Amino acid sequence: MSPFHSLFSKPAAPFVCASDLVDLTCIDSSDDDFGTQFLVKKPKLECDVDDDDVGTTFSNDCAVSELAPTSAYSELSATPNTLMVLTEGRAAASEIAYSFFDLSTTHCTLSQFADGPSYSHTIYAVIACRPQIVLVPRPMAEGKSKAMVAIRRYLPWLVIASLERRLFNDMEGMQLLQAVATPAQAARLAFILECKRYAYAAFNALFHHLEHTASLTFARGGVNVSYHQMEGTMQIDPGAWQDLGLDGENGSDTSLFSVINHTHTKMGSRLLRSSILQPSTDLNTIYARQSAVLEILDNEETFFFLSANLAAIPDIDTAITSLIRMPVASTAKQAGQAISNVLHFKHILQSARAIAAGITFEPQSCLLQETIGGLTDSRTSDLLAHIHSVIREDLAFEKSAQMTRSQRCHAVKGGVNGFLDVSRAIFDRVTQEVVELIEQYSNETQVPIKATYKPSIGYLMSAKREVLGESIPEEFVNVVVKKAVVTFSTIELIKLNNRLASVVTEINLLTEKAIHDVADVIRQNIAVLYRVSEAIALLDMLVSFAHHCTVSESVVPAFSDSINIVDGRHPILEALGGEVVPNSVSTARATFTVVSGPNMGGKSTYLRQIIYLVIMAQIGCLVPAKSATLKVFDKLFVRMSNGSDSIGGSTFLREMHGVAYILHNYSAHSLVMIDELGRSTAAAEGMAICRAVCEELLNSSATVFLTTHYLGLPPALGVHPNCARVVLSATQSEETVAQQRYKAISGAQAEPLYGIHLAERMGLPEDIIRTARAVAAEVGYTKNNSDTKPGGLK
Ligand SMILES: Nc1ncnc2c1ncn2[C@@H]1O[C@H](COP(=O)(O)OP(=O)(O)OP(=O)(O)O)[C@@H](O)[C@H]1O
Repeated sequence: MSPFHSLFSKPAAPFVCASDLVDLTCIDSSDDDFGTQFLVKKPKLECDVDDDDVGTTFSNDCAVSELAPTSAYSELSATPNTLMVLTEGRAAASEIAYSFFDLSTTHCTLSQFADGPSYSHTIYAVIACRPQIVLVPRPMAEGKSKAMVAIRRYLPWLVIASLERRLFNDMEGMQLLQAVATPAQAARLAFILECKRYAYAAFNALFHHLEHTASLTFARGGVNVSYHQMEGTMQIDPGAWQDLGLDGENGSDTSLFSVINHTHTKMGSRLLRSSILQPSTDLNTIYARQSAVLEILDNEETFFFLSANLAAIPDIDTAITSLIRMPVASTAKQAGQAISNVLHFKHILQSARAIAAGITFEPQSCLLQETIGGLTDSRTSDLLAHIHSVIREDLAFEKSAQMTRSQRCHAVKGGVNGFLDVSRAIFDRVTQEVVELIEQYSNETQVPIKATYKPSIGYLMSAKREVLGESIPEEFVNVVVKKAVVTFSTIELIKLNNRLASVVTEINLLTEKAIHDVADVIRQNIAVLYRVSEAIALLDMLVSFAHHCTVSESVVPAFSDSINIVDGRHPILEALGGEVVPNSVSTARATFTVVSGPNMGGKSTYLRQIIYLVIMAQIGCLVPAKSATLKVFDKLFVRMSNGSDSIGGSTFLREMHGVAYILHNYSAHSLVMIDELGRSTAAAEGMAICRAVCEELLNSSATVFLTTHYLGLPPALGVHPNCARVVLSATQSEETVAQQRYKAISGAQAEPLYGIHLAERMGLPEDIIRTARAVAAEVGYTKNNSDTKPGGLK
């Protein structure tokens, strides 16, 4: 669990000053680890802004302040080591800008956009980034900013702190960005951000905070900065994130991400996850990915080569982070890390070129051509040649601590530094003495003794307990018995370890001096490494899409202005094994579909299947169906009846909150999925609200699917020419329930009462079932007439 979990589980996070709240410092977690973490202190509560105060900016003051602590959306876990600076424009139009920074990958994203009165873009941006903490200008935090009210209302668990207004300086931000971004990015961003002064202001505040408050320093010209175009991606509403569990953030193996994730690298998996959370709305991007996947599938040899070899590529982004945040080496540990960085990049560049060489066909797809271009960029070979001018070419990549130490010691070619050569000879001799000493103990005790290595101690000896017996020789010290193995040392061995430690310190410092220039050249060419990283990420994701077609029969989706899926299959049910009943979907004649059917009939599954196929299609993946035509949606809204219940508050309030969010934000190009609306209040009221919401949505061009148990609702809505009806399992009789389940039938159908039948099968006592049937008959429900009751209620 994240050490900061407690901060995020607070029901409503207070506003606090960033300087009070955070010491964003870095702790190197281990010698060879690139991991760093933001240290976050517990917020001080004295800077709290009064909740009521915030609530009063809404016209329906009372309702809002009551609702504020119980949002419609429960807490989403934050991405570790991330920070977002958010600001808003002062003009009448709500202009929002943010700057988001991920310390693990040193990737900074900027965006600026105009938002509507409900601030859906802003909420979506915060949710998509899931920052550990959000920093805003103090007046925004303390005043009556409508954006803040919306954020606190929908995301009450978010940790928000304030920064001095003066830090949000766009001119300084512009200069800073030109200095810290890679030169190519700086040039591109100067063009994109020409009129986006708030994005510059957010960037300035972010970097000022990182470098001055958190005392992090970044190599100039080395930070990966990109601009996020809000318009290019589908907005997935907060309800969908939690109800669908799209990205498997809790390691769930029933998320869309885990089912279609066949990536081999960290970069590929990150790209896939972010693609699922932000599917593209750009048809060119989607088509480009589709043709690249098809080409990979057509070239089996390359497909198998890539599947087998991509895994060898380490996490390039964290390696870059370590390099550009590398302090001037002053300690042996830092010097050791610096050597490892250079060795890492040698390995990365070599592997990237090997991957490109393994693509044996001439790709027609522009995306594949670009990807290969990224891997074979002539600057990668120049960089490699530079590294090999100092580092031994034959050095392979090692992972074990012992081998890493030895590799660092032998990294630099002989003859580069005389002192280094002497120290290395000492290192080899003392290591040989360790081997001989352990052999000697083995001979003396007549027990097979093995050498083990621990980075913090050095060499130790170990033997099987049963072979060593109870009488451990007196000269063995630091004896530890763990299950069947005994580990120990001797004074002689400890002395050798000490000698090794001091000679390694010397070697690391000398080696670091020898490779210092090489590290500088790598840093100056960091843009090449970003390009390699992006190319590997994309290639890995495309190979993963191709892989998915080999485990699930899929088709290339086409796009038009309506959905037409023939025999689509639910990808997660399919991955779980067992039989999946394929179902077709069409919105060609009506954009509003009301889905009904018995309990356990497969209604929610039908909705989920559509959502998953839409997302898969918009990320460029093939979809599990016989044929599929989809529409590009700009927003996805989901309210599932079995969604997350982890937040407090009334079920009805949450439901209404979620539906209000949809009604305020949907557009003609949105996909709206609502499962059993109105279920959590009195039937008459629930039905009335549900129908009113449907009438509103029916008058729009949004694509809507709504499931319901209100038997009178489908016929009532059916009078609209824009409304289609689908019934799950409608044609089956009670006796054939098992055989015909889950089949979606289009058109008006009589719906027998399976609820009572199902209750009977679940073991409710006979007399209860008898009474239930009698009550149903009394209120007018019989097996075959339920459709005839307008409104479905007495
Ligand atoms: N197309 C399908 N193929 C195979 N199994 C399915 C299919 N649809 C549904 N199921 C199975 O039936 C179960 C119940 O489906 P689902 O929850 O979608 O029913 P429902 O109609 O929404 O039920 P309720 O109205 O009681 O909420 C699912 O968990 C799944 O295991």
